[in-house]
Amino acid sequence: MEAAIRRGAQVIGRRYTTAAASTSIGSLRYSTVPASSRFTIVEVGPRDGLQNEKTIVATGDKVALIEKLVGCGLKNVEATSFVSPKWVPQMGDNSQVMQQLSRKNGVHYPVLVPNIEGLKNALAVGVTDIAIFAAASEQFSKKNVNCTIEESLKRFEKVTNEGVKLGLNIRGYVSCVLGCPYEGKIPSSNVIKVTTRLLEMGCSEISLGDTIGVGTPGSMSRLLDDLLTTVPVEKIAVHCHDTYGQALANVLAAIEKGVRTADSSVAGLGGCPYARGASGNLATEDLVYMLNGLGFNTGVDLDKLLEVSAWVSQLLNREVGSKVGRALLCKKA
Ligand SMILES: CC(C)(COP(=O)([O-])OP(=O)([O-])OC[C@H]1O[C@@H](n2cnc3c(N)ncnc32)[C@H](O)[C@@H]1OP(=O)([O-])[O-])[C@@H](O)C(=O)NCCC(=O)NCCSC(=O)C[C@@](C)(O)CC(=O)[O-]
Repeated sequence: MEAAIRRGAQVIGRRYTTAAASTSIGSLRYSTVPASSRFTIVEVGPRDGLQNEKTIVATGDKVALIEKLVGCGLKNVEATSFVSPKWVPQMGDNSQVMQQLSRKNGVHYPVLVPNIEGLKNALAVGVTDIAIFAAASEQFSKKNVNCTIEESLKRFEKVTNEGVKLGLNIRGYVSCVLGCPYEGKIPSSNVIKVTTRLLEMGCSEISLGDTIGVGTPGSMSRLLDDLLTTVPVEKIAVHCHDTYGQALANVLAAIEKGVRTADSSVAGLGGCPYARGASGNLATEDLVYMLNGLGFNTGVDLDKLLEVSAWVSQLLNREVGSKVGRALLCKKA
């Protein structure tokens, strides 16, 4: 069955990359997802979603958001980041968030860690899951972590050396995989190089960030075609921002290549403060709705998620950012 899905995916892959080859795709790819197929969602709302908010959100509200998301069945909720509070003031209460959180067994609460200082602070409050974040673009790396890609990798290596010794779960991000706000197009060779280095350091998974949402199913497919020649698909997740309305389509393109993990943010919150023009992430509600329709098992209760989406949107005094949220909440009202 999986082989059949992969064959179907290859057809789709060709179709996106060379429009002329758009022969019949048939119903293979959507109707053959086995009922029990797991799909992992990494909810990044409490970190990526909030880091860009200008007004500081109360620690208690951040904790409530994380706990509500876990209450929806999400098993991976990125909780905060242990970056410099001078760079991202919104994450300045990282230790308090982790201390106040009632952590549940079986749930992962990864946090971003940029350096050894961040790791020490995270370990002091019992963090067991960390994420390091490199980039495929030199300019973005300098803006985001104040050093070149190579320097950042050396810095991250110190973190992973410790992390591996301590048995932490370590995730890696690669930003700007489909385009950079400062450099434009990014060659897939850059992505492959950084991804490979992060895996060699001990990351269990690499999340490919379309940081400014410029990718399309075409560019996502081409990147994955290149990357998956050397990297096992099980190691890859996608993190798509929805700036150009392509995020859901890009995740679907990744699914067709065999990817089974995607990041998303409740209510479509998000954006990187050091990526000019970056707007919200793919909304978790939109992702869950699509995955349900494809027959994947996410373990997420969409009704509960809609309540959380409405709650956090009201808290931040903004409209629900997901299409599904707006449609279903409107229907309920
Ligand atoms: C990497 C640094 C720290 C370098 O920043 P720097 O200024 O070069 O660091 P430094 O080592 O020179 O330290 C300067 C000061 O910061 C302190 N400091 C240093 N490190 C820490 C720490 N960990 N925690 C707390 N404090 C810290 C350090 O102690 C010192 O304090 P001072 O002596 O001046 O009082 C900085 O650039 C930084 O924090 N960058 C993070 C930026 C960020 O969070 N960006 C958003 C996350 S990435 C993202 O959103 C993309 C992603 C992941 O979602 C995927 C995608 O969409 O593509």
